[in-house]
Amino acid sequence: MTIAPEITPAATTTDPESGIRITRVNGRIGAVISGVRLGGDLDPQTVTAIRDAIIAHKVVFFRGQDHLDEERHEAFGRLLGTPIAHPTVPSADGRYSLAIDSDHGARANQWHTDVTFVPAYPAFSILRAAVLPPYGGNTLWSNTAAAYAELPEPLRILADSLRAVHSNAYDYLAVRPEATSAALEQYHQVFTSTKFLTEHPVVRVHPESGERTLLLGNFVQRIADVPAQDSRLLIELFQRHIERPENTVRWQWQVGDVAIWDNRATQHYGVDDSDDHDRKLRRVTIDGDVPVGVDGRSSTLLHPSEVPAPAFGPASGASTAAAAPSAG
Ligand SMILES: O=C(O)CCC(=O)C(=O)O
Ligand SMILES: [Fe+2]
Repeated sequence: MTIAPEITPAATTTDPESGIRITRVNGRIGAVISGVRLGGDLDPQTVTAIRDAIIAHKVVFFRGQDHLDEERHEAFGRLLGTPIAHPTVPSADGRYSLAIDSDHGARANQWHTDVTFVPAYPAFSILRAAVLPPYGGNTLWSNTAAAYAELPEPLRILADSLRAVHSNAYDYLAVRPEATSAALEQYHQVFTSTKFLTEHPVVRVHPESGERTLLLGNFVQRIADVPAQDSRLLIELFQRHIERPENTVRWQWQVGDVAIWDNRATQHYGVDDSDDHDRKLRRVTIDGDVPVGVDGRSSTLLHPSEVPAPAFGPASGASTAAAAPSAG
C-alpha cells in the first residue's frame, strides 16, 4: 500500500502574477501580506491576489501603510466592492470611514461580526491603525468556517437546521457594566436610533468559497423557535467553538497597519486593556449580500419593513463626526 505524501502547507508563498508575499500567521487563520502599497491605483492582479488571500486566510495584515489617509483608504476599499455607511452611526467627516475611537468611550470587547443586525451585512471590513496606546489594544479574529468544520457531525446537522434573530438593541449595561455614561448615551441616541431585527441562518454558505460558516456573535438575541434558556445554551455551545484559541489569531497593532477581514467568515474582538490611553482606528466596510443557509433559505429583515438609507455619509453631505459606540 502506498501512502500519499503529506503536504505540509508552506509558511510563505509568493503570488506569481502580482509578486506579493503571503505569510501565514496561525494554522487556521491570518496571513501577513508584504510587497504591496495599498491605494486606489493597484493593478487588477494584485487586487485579485489580495482578495483570494482574504477568502483563504479570513484576515490579512499589512504593515507600514502610513501613507493612507481617509480618502486613499476608501479608494482602496472600492477595489474590493462598494463602501457602505453604517446603518445608524454617522460616518466621521461625512466619509464612509468610521472612527473607532477610545475617546468616545467605545469598546468592541465582545466577539462579533460587524453589523449582523441587517440582512446584507458587510462582506469586508478594512481597519487602519492611526493612533495606538503604549500597551494593549490588540484585536482578535476567529475563523467561523473552521469552528463549523470542527463540530462533530450531529452538532453540524443541528446547526444547519437553526436560524437566529440578531438585533442592535440589547441590554447594553448588562453586557458592559463598566460603560461610561457617554458610551451609554451614544448607544441609545445613535447606535439604536433605528432598532433592527433580522433572522439569519446559523450556518451561512459562503457566497465565494462555498464553505459553511457559523453566523452568531454579540448581536444574536435568540435562536428562532427555541425557548430562551435553551437558546442561550445553544448559542454558547457554538460560540465556544468560535472562541477556541486554535481558531483565532491575535494582532499586535503598529501605527500604519491595515487589517482586512472576511466579515462573512469571521468574528472579532477588540481587547479593552489600554486604560485611558488614546487609540484611534478607522474602518471602511464593503457591501455584502444577503446570507443563504444550507437549505437555500435567505436571511429576512423582521423589523423595520426595510433598511432605511442612512441620513448621513458622503451621499447626504452630512458631516457629523461620530464613533461606533459599541462593537459593530
Ligand atoms: O477596536 C478593535 O480592535 C476592533 C474594532 C471593531 O470591532 C471594528 O473595527 O469592527
Ligand atoms: Fe467590529
